[in-house]
Amino acid sequence: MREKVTAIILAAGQGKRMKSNIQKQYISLGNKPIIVYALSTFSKCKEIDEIVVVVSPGDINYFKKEIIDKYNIEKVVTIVEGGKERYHSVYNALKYIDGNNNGYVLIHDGARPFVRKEEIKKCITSVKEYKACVLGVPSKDTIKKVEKEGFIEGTVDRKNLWLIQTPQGFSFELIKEAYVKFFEDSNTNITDDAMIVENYSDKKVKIVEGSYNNIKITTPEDLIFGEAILKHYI
Ligand SMILES: Nc1ccn([C@@H]2O[C@H](COP(=O)(O)OP(=O)(O)OP(=O)(O)O)[C@@H](O)[C@H]2O)c(=O)n1
Ligand SMILES: C[C@](O)(CO)[C@H](O)COP(=O)(O)O
Repeated sequence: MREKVTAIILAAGQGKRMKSNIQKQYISLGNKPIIVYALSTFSKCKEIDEIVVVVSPGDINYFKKEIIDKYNIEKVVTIVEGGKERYHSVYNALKYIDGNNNGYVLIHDGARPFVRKEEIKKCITSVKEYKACVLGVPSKDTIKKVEKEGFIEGTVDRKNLWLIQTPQGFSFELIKEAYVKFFEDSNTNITDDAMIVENYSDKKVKIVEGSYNNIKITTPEDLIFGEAILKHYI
């Protein structure tokens, strides 16, 4: 029997950088709320067995009616409430999955609507081999380290720099144990799940090359980039 693959789709952020009066995951892109794109792609991917969605406290009923039912999203086994930071939201989903999964989890930002089935499948193949992987793309820009005073301290070698995206895939046991250790520590300088595995386990995280279209909708201009990606690629 093949091991279960659970997708965790995160939709509990406040979207402060978007400066919108509605949470960015509910803003319309094309003719659908942003969150619907990733949910549909994961639910139509036959290698994904189940989906756990994380939403803001108080939003569960709204999400069920206005997103899951309205857009006929399949495979969602539960909707859990998120926490203050992204890592709290992920942990709440992992606690739900606990005891119910000895397979793999793919953690994905609901704010990344353009992930494709091929990328999800590449992550699944990689996580089965390496136990931990992230989607990413090589940096196309030169990246410099800047001092507090606004002067350049140095240039980082671009050959080794990748821009990290989601999904990020892990064996369930590995990510759960790393998250438990992380929460026993007082470190809060964490911006993705791979960092938790890097810092709280011995496992190396494998990079899976993705697409430059898999952007995170973060600031208002990303809505314009998103419309262009929809028009030309989707
Ligand atoms: N407490 C949080 C914070 C983020 N997220 C989710 O994690 C992803 C990360 O994207 P990000 O751009 O950081 O989202 P926000 O936290 O909403 O944005 P901001 O930092 O601008 O407030 C998003 O899908 C967001 O909904 C979450 O589920 N729970
Ligand atoms: C997980 C992530 O999308 C990888 O690029 C990113 O780190 C999320 O970061 P944010 O600080 O929550 O925007």
